[in-house]
Amino acid sequence: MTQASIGVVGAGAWGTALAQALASDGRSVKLWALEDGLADAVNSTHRNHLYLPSATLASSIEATGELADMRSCDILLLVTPAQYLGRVLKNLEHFPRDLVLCSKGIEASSGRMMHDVAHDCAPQSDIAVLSGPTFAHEVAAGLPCAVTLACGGGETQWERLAPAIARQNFRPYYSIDVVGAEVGGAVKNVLAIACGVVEGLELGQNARNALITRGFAEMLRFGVALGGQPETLNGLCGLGDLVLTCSSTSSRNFSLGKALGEGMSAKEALADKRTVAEGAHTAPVLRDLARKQGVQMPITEAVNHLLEGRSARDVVAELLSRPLKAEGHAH
Ligand SMILES: NC(=O)C1=CN([C@@H]2O[C@H](COP(=O)(O)OP(=O)(O)OC[C@H]3O[C@@H](n4cnc5c(N)ncnc54)[C@H](O)[C@@H]3O)[C@@H](O)[C@H]2O)C=CC1
Ligand SMILES: O=C(CO)COP(=O)(O)O
Repeated sequence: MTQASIGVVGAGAWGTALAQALASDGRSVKLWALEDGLADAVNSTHRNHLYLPSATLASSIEATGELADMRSCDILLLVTPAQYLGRVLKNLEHFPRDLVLCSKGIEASSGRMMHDVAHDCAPQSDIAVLSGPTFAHEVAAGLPCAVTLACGGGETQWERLAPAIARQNFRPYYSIDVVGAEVGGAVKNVLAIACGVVEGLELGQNARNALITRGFAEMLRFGVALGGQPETLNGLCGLGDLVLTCSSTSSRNFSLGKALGEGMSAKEALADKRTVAEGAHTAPVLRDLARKQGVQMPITEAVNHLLEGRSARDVVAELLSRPLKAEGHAH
Protein backbone atom coordinates (compact mmCIF):
# COMPACT_ATOMS: atom_id res chain seq x y z
CA MET A 1 0.00 0.00 0.00
CA THR A 2 1.34 3.48 -0.81
CA GLN A 3 1.92 5.84 2.09
CA ALA A 4 -0.42 8.79 2.55
CA SER A 5 1.28 12.06 1.63
CA ILE A 6 1.38 14.60 4.44
CA GLY A 7 1.41 18.38 4.40
CA VAL A 8 1.84 20.80 7.28
CA VAL A 9 0.27 24.25 6.89
CA GLY A 10 2.12 26.79 9.01
CA ALA A 11 5.86 26.91 9.67
CA GLY A 12 5.90 28.46 13.12
CA ALA A 13 7.59 26.54 15.92
CA TRP A 14 4.87 23.90 16.16
CA GLY A 15 4.31 23.30 12.45
CA THR A 16 8.06 22.96 11.98
CA ALA A 17 8.37 20.55 14.93
CA LEU A 18 5.47 18.43 13.65
CA ALA A 19 7.01 18.29 10.18
CA GLN A 20 10.28 17.19 11.77
CA ALA A 21 8.58 14.49 13.91
CA LEU A 22 6.76 13.11 10.86
CA ALA A 23 9.89 13.24 8.69
CA SER A 24 11.98 11.54 11.40
CA ASP A 25 11.61 8.16 9.66
CA GLY A 26 12.68 9.57 6.28
CA ARG A 27 9.14 10.16 5.02
CA SER A 28 8.74 13.22 2.83
CA VAL A 29 6.62 16.00 4.35
CA LYS A 30 5.51 19.25 2.70
CA LEU A 31 5.64 22.37 4.86
CA TRP A 32 3.94 25.64 3.91
CA ALA A 33 5.58 28.81 5.24
CA LEU A 34 3.92 32.22 5.07
CA GLU A 35 6.96 34.49 5.33
CA ASP A 36 8.80 35.57 2.17
CA GLY A 37 11.97 33.58 1.77
CA LEU A 38 11.39 31.25 4.72
CA ALA A 39 10.59 28.20 2.57
CA ASP A 40 13.78 28.69 0.54
CA ALA A 41 15.81 29.15 3.74
CA VAL A 42 14.37 25.94 5.25
CA ASN A 43 15.15 23.99 2.06
CA SER A 44 18.70 25.26 1.75
CA THR A 45 19.79 25.35 5.41
CA HIS A 46 17.49 22.70 6.97
CA ARG A 47 16.72 25.20 9.71
CA ASN A 48 13.81 27.48 10.53
CA HIS A 49 15.80 30.49 11.71
CA LEU A 50 12.65 32.54 12.42
CA TYR A 51 10.65 30.20 14.63
CA LEU A 52 12.68 27.16 15.69
CA PRO A 53 16.37 28.00 15.33
CA SER A 54 17.51 25.23 17.71
CA ALA A 55 16.46 22.35 15.43
CA THR A 56 18.27 20.70 12.54
CA LEU A 57 15.55 19.58 10.14
CA ALA A 58 15.34 16.43 8.03
CA SER A 59 16.20 16.83 4.37
CA SER A 60 12.93 15.04 3.52
CA ILE A 61 11.02 18.17 4.60
CA GLU A 62 10.15 20.13 1.48
CA ALA A 63 9.11 23.68 2.32
CA THR A 64 7.07 25.86 -0.01
CA GLY A 65 5.69 29.38 0.01
CA GLU A 66 2.80 28.38 -2.27
CA LEU A 67 -0.38 27.10 -0.65
CA ALA A 68 -1.33 25.59 -4.02
CA ASP A 69 1.54 23.10 -3.59
CA MET A 70 -0.41 21.45 -0.75
CA ARG A 71 -3.11 20.21 -3.13
CA SER A 72 -1.37 16.86 -3.66
CA CYS A 73 -1.47 15.97 0.05
CA ASP A 74 -3.80 13.24 1.40
CA ILE A 75 -3.59 14.57 4.95
CA LEU A 76 -3.14 18.20 5.98
CA LEU A 77 -2.05 19.26 9.45
CA LEU A 78 -3.24 22.83 10.06
CA VAL A 79 -0.87 24.64 12.41
CA THR A 80 -1.53 28.36 12.04
CA PRO A 81 -2.34 30.49 15.08
CA ALA A 82 -6.07 30.14 15.82
CA GLN A 83 -6.99 33.63 14.60
CA TYR A 84 -5.60 32.90 11.11
CA LEU A 85 -7.04 29.44 10.50
CA GLY A 86 -10.18 30.65 8.71
CA ARG A 87 -8.21 32.99 6.45
CA VAL A 88 -5.68 30.33 5.46
CA LEU A 89 -8.39 27.72 4.83
CA LYS A 90 -10.21 30.16 2.54
CA ASN A 91 -7.02 30.39 0.45
CA LEU A 92 -6.60 26.63 0.13
CA GLU A 93 -7.84 25.53 -3.28
CA HIS A 94 -8.39 21.91 -2.48
CA PHE A 95 -9.20 20.01 0.72
CA PRO A 96 -8.11 16.44 1.27
CA ARG A 97 -10.28 13.91 3.09
CA ASP A 98 -8.37 14.36 6.36
CA LEU A 99 -7.75 17.66 8.09
CA VAL A 100 -5.89 17.59 11.41
CA LEU A 101 -6.24 20.73 13.51
CA CYS A 102 -3.24 21.52 15.70
CA SER A 103 -3.94 25.12 16.78
CA LYS A 104 -5.01 25.81 20.36
CA GLY A 105 -7.53 28.61 20.54
CA ILE A 106 -10.98 29.97 19.71
CA GLU A 107 -11.75 32.36 16.84
CA ALA A 108 -12.24 35.71 18.58
CA SER A 109 -14.27 37.40 15.84
CA SER A 110 -16.94 34.68 15.74
CA GLY A 111 -16.63 32.58 18.92
CA ARG A 112 -16.22 29.49 16.74
CA MET A 113 -14.10 26.58 17.87
CA MET A 114 -11.43 25.48 15.35
CA HIS A 115 -13.41 22.45 14.14
CA ASP A 116 -16.37 24.71 13.33
CA VAL A 117 -14.10 27.07 11.38
CA ALA A 118 -12.68 24.09 9.46
CA HIS A 119 -16.05 22.45 8.89
CA ASP A 120 -17.51 25.68 7.49
CA CYS A 121 -14.67 25.89 4.93
CA ALA A 122 -14.31 22.18 4.18
CA PRO A 123 -17.61 20.41 4.88
CA GLN A 124 -16.56 17.30 2.92
CA SER A 125 -13.40 16.65 4.99
CA ASP A 126 -13.15 14.55 8.14
CA ILE A 127 -11.79 16.73 10.91
CA ALA A 128 -9.44 15.55 13.64
CA VAL A 129 -7.77 17.43 16.49
CA LEU A 130 -4.20 16.77 17.60
CA SER A 131 -3.42 18.24 21.02
CA GLY A 132 -1.37 17.47 24.12
CA PRO A 133 1.65 18.42 26.22
CA THR A 134 4.19 19.14 23.50
CA PHE A 135 6.73 21.93 23.60
CA ALA A 136 7.88 22.33 20.00
CA HIS A 137 11.63 22.38 20.72
CA GLU A 138 11.46 19.02 22.54
CA VAL A 139 9.41 17.36 19.79
CA ALA A 140 11.80 18.70 17.14
CA ALA A 141 14.73 17.27 19.13
CA GLY A 142 13.12 13.83 18.90
CA LEU A 143 12.28 13.52 22.60
CA PRO A 144 9.31 11.26 23.40
CA CYS A 145 5.81 12.68 23.76
CA ALA A 146 2.16 11.62 23.62
CA VAL A 147 -0.88 13.45 22.28
CA THR A 148 -4.63 13.04 21.98
CA LEU A 149 -5.76 12.50 18.39
CA ALA A 150 -9.50 13.11 18.43
CA CYS A 151 -11.04 11.90 15.19
CA GLY A 152 -14.37 13.41 14.18
CA GLY A 153 -14.46 10.73 11.47
CA GLY A 154 -14.30 8.00 14.13
CA GLU A 155 -12.34 4.77 13.96
CA THR A 156 -12.04 4.70 10.17
CA GLN A 157 -10.32 8.10 10.28
CA TRP A 158 -8.09 6.90 13.13
CA GLU A 159 -7.10 3.89 11.01
CA ARG A 160 -5.99 6.26 8.24
CA LEU A 161 -4.29 8.79 10.51
CA ALA A 162 -2.57 6.65 13.13
CA PRO A 163 -0.02 5.02 10.77
CA ALA A 164 0.62 8.37 9.08
CA ILE A 165 1.23 10.27 12.33
CA ALA A 166 2.55 7.83 14.96
CA ARG A 167 6.33 7.52 15.28
CA GLN A 168 8.52 5.76 17.82
CA ASN A 169 8.74 8.92 19.94
CA PHE A 170 5.43 10.53 18.91
CA ARG A 171 2.49 8.59 20.32
CA PRO A 172 -1.09 9.55 19.49
CA TYR A 173 -3.94 8.20 21.65
CA TYR A 174 -7.34 7.75 20.04
CA SER A 175 -10.39 9.74 21.04
CA ILE A 176 -13.59 10.63 19.27
CA ASP A 177 -14.13 13.78 21.36
CA VAL A 178 -13.14 16.68 19.12
CA VAL A 179 -14.85 19.26 21.36
CA GLY A 180 -13.14 18.08 24.55
CA ALA A 181 -9.73 18.00 22.83
CA GLU A 182 -10.15 21.57 21.56
CA VAL A 183 -11.42 22.95 24.85
CA GLY A 184 -8.41 21.51 26.70
CA GLY A 185 -5.87 23.23 24.44
CA ALA A 186 -7.69 26.55 24.29
CA VAL A 187 -8.42 26.88 28.01
CA LYS A 188 -5.01 25.76 29.28
CA ASN A 189 -3.38 28.70 27.48
CA VAL A 190 -5.49 31.18 29.44
CA LEU A 191 -4.78 29.38 32.71
CA ALA A 192 -1.03 29.34 31.94
CA ILE A 193 -1.09 33.15 31.86
CA ALA A 194 -2.59 33.10 35.38
CA CYS A 195 0.09 30.67 36.62
CA GLY A 196 2.79 32.88 35.14
CA VAL A 197 1.41 35.79 37.16
CA VAL A 198 1.74 33.73 40.34
CA GLU A 199 5.39 33.08 39.41
CA GLY A 200 6.01 36.75 38.57
CA LEU A 201 4.54 37.87 41.88
CA GLU A 202 6.52 35.14 43.74
CA LEU A 203 3.38 33.81 45.41
CA GLY A 204 4.85 30.33 45.80
CA GLN A 205 4.30 26.78 44.58
CA ASN A 206 1.27 26.17 46.82
CA ALA A 207 -0.56 29.04 45.13
CA ARG A 208 0.42 27.84 41.66
CA ASN A 209 -0.87 24.33 42.30
CA ALA A 210 -4.09 25.64 43.80
CA LEU A 211 -4.54 27.67 40.62
CA ILE A 212 -3.84 24.67 38.36
CA THR A 213 -6.41 22.59 40.25
CA ARG A 214 -9.10 25.27 40.36
CA GLY A 215 -8.31 26.13 36.74
CA PHE A 216 -8.84 22.50 35.81
CA ALA A 217 -12.28 22.69 37.44
CA GLU A 218 -13.04 25.67 35.14
CA MET A 219 -11.84 23.74 32.10
CA LEU A 220 -14.05 20.77 33.01
CA ARG A 221 -17.15 22.89 33.60
CA PHE A 222 -16.72 24.72 30.31
CA GLY A 223 -15.84 21.59 28.32
CA VAL A 224 -18.82 19.64 29.61
CA ALA A 225 -21.15 22.60 28.92
CA LEU A 226 -20.01 22.53 25.28
CA GLY A 227 -20.57 18.77 25.01
CA GLY A 228 -17.01 17.52 25.68
CA GLN A 229 -16.31 14.42 27.78
CA PRO A 230 -14.69 14.70 31.24
CA GLU A 231 -12.37 11.77 30.45
CA THR A 232 -10.95 13.69 27.49
CA LEU A 233 -10.17 16.66 29.72
CA ASN A 234 -8.60 14.29 32.27
CA GLY A 235 -6.23 13.20 29.52
CA LEU A 236 -3.23 14.48 27.57
CA CYS A 237 -5.02 17.35 25.81
CA GLY A 238 -6.54 18.64 29.07
CA LEU A 239 -4.86 18.02 32.40
CA GLY A 240 -1.63 16.85 30.75
CA ASP A 241 -1.14 20.03 28.74
CA LEU A 242 -2.37 22.23 31.60
CA VAL A 243 0.26 20.92 33.99
CA LEU A 244 3.05 21.28 31.40
CA THR A 245 2.15 24.77 30.30
CA CYS A 246 1.51 26.07 33.82
CA SER A 247 4.94 24.98 35.05
CA SER A 248 7.52 26.28 32.62
CA THR A 249 8.91 29.45 31.10
CA SER A 250 9.22 27.42 27.87
CA SER A 251 5.53 28.34 27.54
CA ARG A 252 4.88 31.68 25.82
CA ASN A 253 1.62 31.99 27.75
CA PHE A 254 3.25 31.32 31.13
CA SER A 255 6.04 33.77 30.24
CA LEU A 256 3.49 36.44 29.31
CA GLY A 257 1.79 36.00 32.69
CA LYS A 258 5.16 36.12 34.47
CA ALA A 259 5.97 39.43 32.80
CA LEU A 260 2.59 40.82 33.91
CA GLY A 261 3.23 39.58 37.46
CA GLU A 262 6.62 41.29 37.43
CA GLY A 263 4.88 44.57 36.67
CA MET A 264 5.07 44.89 32.89
CA SER A 265 1.90 46.28 31.30
CA ALA A 266 -0.14 44.01 29.02
CA LYS A 267 0.49 46.44 26.16
CA GLU A 268 4.27 46.24 26.60
CA ALA A 269 4.27 42.47 27.13
CA LEU A 270 2.32 41.84 23.93
CA ALA A 271 4.10 44.40 21.73
CA ASP A 272 6.38 43.43 18.85
CA LYS A 273 6.00 39.71 19.32
CA ARG A 274 6.66 37.52 16.30
CA THR A 275 5.55 34.45 18.26
CA VAL A 276 2.02 33.87 19.46
CA ALA A 277 0.70 33.69 23.05
CA GLU A 278 -2.70 32.22 22.18
CA GLY A 279 -4.17 32.72 25.65
CA ALA A 280 -4.22 36.50 25.19
CA HIS A 281 -6.48 36.12 22.12
CA THR A 282 -8.60 33.34 23.62
CA ALA A 283 -9.24 34.91 27.05
CA PRO A 284 -11.92 37.49 26.01
CA VAL A 285 -13.86 35.15 23.72
CA LEU A 286 -13.64 32.32 26.27
CA ARG A 287 -15.08 34.62 28.96
CA ASP A 288 -17.93 35.64 26.64
CA LEU A 289 -18.75 32.03 25.70
CA ALA A 290 -18.63 30.94 29.35
CA ARG A 291 -21.00 33.72 30.38
CA LYS A 292 -23.36 32.73 27.57
CA GLN A 293 -23.30 29.12 28.82
CA GLY A 294 -23.79 30.23 32.44
CA VAL A 295 -20.44 28.66 33.39
CA GLN A 296 -18.42 30.39 36.11
CA MET A 297 -14.75 30.84 35.18
CA PRO A 298 -13.27 33.19 37.79
CA ILE A 299 -9.64 32.61 36.80
CA THR A 300 -10.48 33.33 33.16
CA GLU A 301 -12.28 36.49 34.27
CA ALA A 302 -9.19 37.50 36.26
CA VAL A 303 -6.88 36.97 33.27
CA ASN A 304 -9.14 39.27 31.25
CA HIS A 305 -8.89 41.94 33.93
CA LEU A 306 -5.10 41.70 33.72
CA LEU A 307 -5.09 41.96 29.94
CA GLU A 308 -7.39 44.98 30.22
CA GLY A 309 -4.70 46.68 32.31
CA ARG A 310 -5.62 46.04 35.96
CA SER A 311 -2.70 45.51 38.33
CA ALA A 312 -1.72 41.89 39.02
CA ARG A 313 -1.82 42.38 42.80
CA ASP A 314 -5.36 43.80 42.69
CA VAL A 315 -6.59 40.99 40.49
CA VAL A 316 -5.08 38.32 42.78
CA ALA A 317 -6.55 40.01 45.88
CA GLU A 318 -9.98 39.97 44.22
CA LEU A 319 -9.69 36.25 43.37
CA LEU A 320 -8.75 35.44 46.97
CA SER A 321 -11.75 37.42 48.29
CA ARG A 322 -14.36 35.33 46.49
CA PRO A 323 -16.95 33.72 48.80
CA LEU A 324 -15.96 30.32 50.21
CA LYS A 325 -17.69 27.33 48.65
CA ALA A 326 -17.65 23.54 48.34
CA GLU A 327 -14.72 22.18 46.30
CA GLY A 328 -16.89 19.94 44.10
CA HIS A 329 -19.45 22.67 43.43
CA ALA A 330 -20.77 22.37 39.87
CA HIS A 331 -20.68 26.11 39.14
N1 LIG B 1 4.95 26.20 19.99
C1 LIG B 1 4.49 25.12 20.62
O1 LIG B 1 5.21 24.51 21.42
C2 LIG B 1 3.09 24.64 20.37
C3 LIG B 1 2.16 25.44 19.71
N2 LIG B 1 0.89 24.97 19.51
C4 LIG B 1 -0.11 25.77 18.81
O2 LIG B 1 0.24 25.86 17.43
C5 LIG B 1 -0.29 27.07 16.87
C6 LIG B 1 0.83 27.78 16.12
O3 LIG B 1 1.80 28.16 17.07
P1 LIG B 1 3.36 28.22 16.76
O4 LIG B 1 3.72 27.30 15.67
O5 LIG B 1 4.04 28.04 18.06
O6 LIG B 1 3.53 29.72 16.24
P2 LIG B 1 4.82 30.67 16.36
O7 LIG B 1 4.58 31.61 17.49
O8 LIG B 1 6.06 29.87 16.41
O9 LIG B 1 4.79 31.44 14.99
C7 LIG B 1 3.77 32.34 14.61
C8 LIG B 1 3.07 31.76 13.41
O10 LIG B 1 2.06 32.66 13.00
C9 LIG B 1 2.06 32.69 11.58
N3 LIG B 1 1.38 33.89 11.10
C10 LIG B 1 1.65 35.18 11.37
N4 LIG B 1 0.82 35.98 10.65
C11 LIG B 1 0.02 35.15 9.94
C12 LIG B 1 -1.03 35.36 9.01
N5 LIG B 1 -1.44 36.59 8.66
N6 LIG B 1 -1.63 34.27 8.45
C13 LIG B 1 -1.23 33.03 8.78
N7 LIG B 1 -0.24 32.77 9.64
C14 LIG B 1 0.37 33.81 10.21
C15 LIG B 1 3.53 32.67 11.24
O11 LIG B 1 3.71 32.35 9.88
C16 LIG B 1 3.98 31.57 12.19
O12 LIG B 1 3.72 30.31 11.61
C17 LIG B 1 -0.84 27.88 18.05
O13 LIG B 1 -2.24 27.72 18.09
C18 LIG B 1 -0.21 27.22 19.28
O14 LIG B 1 -1.03 27.30 20.42
C19 LIG B 1 0.52 23.72 19.90
C20 LIG B 1 1.41 22.90 20.55
C21 LIG B 1 2.76 23.30 20.84
O1 LIG C 1 0.90 24.28 23.76
C1 LIG C 1 2.06 24.25 24.16
C2 LIG C 1 2.62 23.06 24.82
O2 LIG C 1 1.75 21.96 24.77
C3 LIG C 1 2.91 25.43 24.02
O3 LIG C 1 2.54 26.36 24.96
P1 LIG C 1 2.74 27.92 24.69
O4 LIG C 1 1.92 28.25 23.48
O5 LIG C 1 2.27 28.60 25.94
O6 LIG C 1 4.20 28.13 24.45
